[in-house]
Amino acid sequence: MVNTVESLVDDWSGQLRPGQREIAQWRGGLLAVSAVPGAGKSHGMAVGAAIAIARQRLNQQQQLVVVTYSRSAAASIKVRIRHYLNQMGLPRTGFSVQTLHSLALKIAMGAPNWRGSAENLLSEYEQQRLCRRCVDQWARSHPDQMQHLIQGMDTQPPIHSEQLTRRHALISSILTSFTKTVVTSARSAFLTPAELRQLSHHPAIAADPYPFLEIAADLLELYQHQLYEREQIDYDEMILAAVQCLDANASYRQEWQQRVYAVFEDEAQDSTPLQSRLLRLLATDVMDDRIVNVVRVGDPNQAINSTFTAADPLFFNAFCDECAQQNAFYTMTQAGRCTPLVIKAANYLVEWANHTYAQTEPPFRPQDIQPVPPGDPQPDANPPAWGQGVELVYPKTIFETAHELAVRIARVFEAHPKATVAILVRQNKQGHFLADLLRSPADFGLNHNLPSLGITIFDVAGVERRSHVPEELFHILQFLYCPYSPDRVKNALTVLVERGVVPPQNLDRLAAQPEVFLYPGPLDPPATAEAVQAQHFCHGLLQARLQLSLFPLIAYCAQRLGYDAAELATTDRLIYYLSQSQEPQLWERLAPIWQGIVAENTFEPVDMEDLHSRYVRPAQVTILTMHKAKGLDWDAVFVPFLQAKNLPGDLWVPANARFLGEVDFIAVTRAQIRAHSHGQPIPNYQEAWRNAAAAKTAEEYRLLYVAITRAKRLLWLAAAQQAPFWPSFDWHHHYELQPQAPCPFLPALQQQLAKWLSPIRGDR
Ligand SMILES: Nc1ncnc2c1ncn2[C@@H]1O[C@H](COP(=O)(O)OP(=O)(O)OP(=O)(O)O)[C@@H](O)[C@H]1O
Repeated sequence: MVNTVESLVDDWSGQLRPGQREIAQWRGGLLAVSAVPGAGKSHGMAVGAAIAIARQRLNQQQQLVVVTYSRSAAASIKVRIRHYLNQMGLPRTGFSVQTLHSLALKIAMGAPNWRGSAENLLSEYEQQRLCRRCVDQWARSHPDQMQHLIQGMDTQPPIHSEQLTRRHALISSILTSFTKTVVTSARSAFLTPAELRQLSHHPAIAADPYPFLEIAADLLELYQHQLYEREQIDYDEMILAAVQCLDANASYRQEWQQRVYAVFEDEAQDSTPLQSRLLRLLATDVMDDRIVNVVRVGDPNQAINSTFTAADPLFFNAFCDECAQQNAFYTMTQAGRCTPLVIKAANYLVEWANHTYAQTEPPFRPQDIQPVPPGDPQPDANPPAWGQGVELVYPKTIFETAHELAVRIARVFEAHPKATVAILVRQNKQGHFLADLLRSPADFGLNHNLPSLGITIFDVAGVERRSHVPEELFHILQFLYCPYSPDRVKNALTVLVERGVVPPQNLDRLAAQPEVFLYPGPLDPPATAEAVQAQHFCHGLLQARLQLSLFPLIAYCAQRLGYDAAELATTDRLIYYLSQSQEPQLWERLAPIWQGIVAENTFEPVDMEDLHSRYVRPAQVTILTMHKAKGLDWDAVFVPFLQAKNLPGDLWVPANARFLGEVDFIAVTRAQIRAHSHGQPIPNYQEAWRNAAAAKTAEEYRLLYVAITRAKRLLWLAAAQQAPFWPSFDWHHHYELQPQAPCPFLPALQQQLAKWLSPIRGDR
C-alpha cells in the first residue's frame, strides 16, 4: 500500500508544478502557498489532500478536513479529491469537504451542554429583525444620544416633522444596518462589548462628532443578550461558539483533534482571524500541541470579501510570513489558464492600479503572472487567443452593450460550438437585466437571438436566488393546477426550457393562448415542431396530475425535469417539509406555504455535488457576478458595464443619512474596528472614511482582476457610454440613461493594447 502510494506520488509529482509538488510532499506541520490566478492552487490542494489521505490511511475515524468558503468551491474540490482517491483504489471516507460555517455548526451542535440547535440558527431575515429590536430598545433607553443624532450637523434642533423623519431613518435603517456591521466586525475581531467600550474612549476619536463606537458597544451587548435569551445563534456566533466550545471543554476538543488529522484551507486570503483560530484548534495534534497540521493556499490579490466581511488578506500574509520562517512557504507565479494577452492585461492592471493608488491603499501585492514553460503538465496551457484575445468596446448604451455582446457571443459559438462562455457582472440586477435581454431580444428591439441558436442563457443569480428546486417545481405545479393561465404557462415553460427538456422557442407566443398551445383545434395554425414537443411534454405532466396525489406528483415532476441525485434529494426534503406543515395536504393549502419558501429563499437545498458543472457548460452562456466567478474559468469571458460609477464606484452617504454629515458612519466605524484588529492606531472619523474609500477602491480592482483572470482565450470588456446613473437602480424600471465615464483602467489598457497588438507602432 505504502509503495503504491509512493510510486503514485512519484508519478504525479512529475505532473505537478513547483508549489503543487510541495503540497504533495507535505508530511505535517504548517504550509502556505501563495499563488497567482490559474497557477493550480485548487488542483495542487486536491492532489495533495488525496496523497495525505493515502499516506496516513485516513478513514471515517480520522479525517482530513478541507475547508472552502463557498458551496460551489466545496463541490468542485470534493469531486477532484475523489477522482484521485479512485485512482489509488481508496475509499472516499478519509476526508470531508466543508464550508467553514457548516463545520462550525457541526462542532457547536455536538458540544455537550451547547444551548443552540440548527432550528435556532437565525436566518438573515431574522437577524435583521433582531438588529432592529436592539435598536428600538437602545433608542428608548438613550433619549439624549438619540436627540444628539437627530440634530445631526445642524446647530439648532430641526423642526418637528424633520425630527420625526430623522428618527425613523435612524431606527429603521441607519442604526439597524450599523448594528449588523458592528456585530460582524467586532465579533470577528474577538472584541467584547466591554473592549469596544474601552476603545470608544480612545483620545484619537475624542473629537469625532458622534460616539458611534460607544453606541456600537451598547448595541453589541444588547444583541448578544437577546441571542442568549432566545437561545438563538447567528452565523458569526456559530464560529465563535465552535471556538468557545473547543476552548472550554478539553475532552471535547481532544475528541475533535483526534478526528481531524489536518486541515487544508483553500482561498485562505478570505479567512478571518476567528476562522483561522478555529482551524488551528482543530488541526492541533492531540498528543502534542506544538504540532499543528495546517495547509493554506490563497492569493492576496484575489481578496474580494474584505469590505463586507471581517476577512482581510493581511491575515493570510501574516501566516505566510510565519511559514516562511519555518521554510514552509512557497509561491507559484506561473499559470497555464489564460492566453498570453489576457495575462498581460491582468499584470498591467496590477501595475497600473498600484501606481495610480500608491498614495492611498495599493490594491495588489506586486506580483506578475507568468505563462508556464514548455512541457508543463497542463494540456493546452496558455492556449492561443480567440479573436484579438483581449477586446475592448464602448457601446453607446447598456442596450447596445447587450446587442454587441450577443453578436460577439454568437460569433464565438459559430467558430467554437463547444465553447464555454460567461458574462460577469458587478451586481445581480445587471445580470437579470442582461438575461432578459438575451432571452427575449425581440422585446427590446434586438435582432440577435442566442436561444434560437440553441444557446442556453443561464442566469446563476436568478436560479440561486430562487433556490431553484422549490421554485422550479412550484412553477410546474402551479401550471398543473391552473393550466389556462398565460403567466403560469410561461413560467412552467421557462423552467422546462432552462432544464433542457423542451427546446428553446418563443414562449410568449405559446403562453398567450394556453388552450391553443395545449389543445389546438382544426382551425388553429399548425404548430412548429418545437411547440409540439413542448405540448407533448405538458400533456404528460397534466396526465400525471389526474392520476397522482400531490406528493407523488411532485416527485414525478422532479423526475421529468431530469433532476440529478442532489436535486432529487432536495425534492424529497421539500416534500417532507411540506408534509409537516399543513393538514390536509391539498394544493390549495400548501401553495401559500410553498410560495413563502420561494419568496424567502430559506429552503436549504441538499448539497449540490456538481453545482460547479452547471456554471461551466458548453453551449451555455453563464451570467454571474464577479464574486461568484472566483475559482472558475471559461474559454470566453465577457465583462460588460465597466463604467466608472459601477467599478470602482464610490463610497457614498445614503440620502436619508446625510443629516449626520458627509461621511457614512457605518463605514467609518467598521474602518476603526478594522484598524484596531490590524494592530494599527485607531483613526479619527475623517481618516477612517478615507481609509474605507481606499479599501473599497482597492477591492473593486481586485474584483476586476478576478474577472479578467477567468478568461482562457478571449476577454471582452465593455463600458457603456450611457447607463443608469446609479448602478444599484433597478435596471428594469429605470431606463433613464446618463453619460458615463469608463472605469479609468480601460483607457489605460486600451493604450497598452494598441502597443501590444502592433509591435512596430509600440516599438516606436
Ligand atoms: N499540474 C497540473 N496539471 C494539469 N492541469 C493543471 C495543473 N495545475 C493546474 N492545472 C489546471 O489549470 C487550471 C487552473 O487550476 P486551478 O483552478 O487549480 O487554479 P487556481 O490557482 O486555483 O486558480 P484561481 O486562483 O484563479 O481560482 C485548471 O483547469 C487545472 O486543472
